[in-house]
Amino acid sequence: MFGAIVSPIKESDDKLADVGASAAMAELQDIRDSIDNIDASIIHMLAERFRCTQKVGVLKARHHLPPSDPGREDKQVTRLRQLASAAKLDPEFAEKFLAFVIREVIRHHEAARR
Ligand SMILES: C=C(O[C@@H]1C=C(C(=O)O)C=C[C@H]1O)C(=O)O
Repeated sequence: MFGAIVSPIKESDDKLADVGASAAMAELQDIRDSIDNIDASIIHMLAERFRCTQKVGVLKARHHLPPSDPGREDKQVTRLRQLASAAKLDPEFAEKFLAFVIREVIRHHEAARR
């Protein structure tokens, strides 16, 4: 008895939900496209950074300089923590990320020395 009354309303509700869901999927795809672009930039920036640190490694090996420079690292940590805070990025995360990258650089420098 009520079916004829209820069902058209439910049908239009379902259509609205479909439109909402497909708009959400389009927005999700759009955001993911940006994430993919940002990830590609990070990879290119890191590759460029490692190209620079490789040159530093060669210079250090040639001139018998130590692979790591804690004084320089302290300055980088201070600077990156400030930049992170200003950019509303967790400074702890920024410091951990820098430490992770530098650890790999020092490993390369040690290998270049041998
Ligand atoms: C690249 C250098 O060597 C090491 C690696 C660093 C880095 O990846 O930024 C910083 C200091 C050093 O411990 C350097 O001395 O500049």
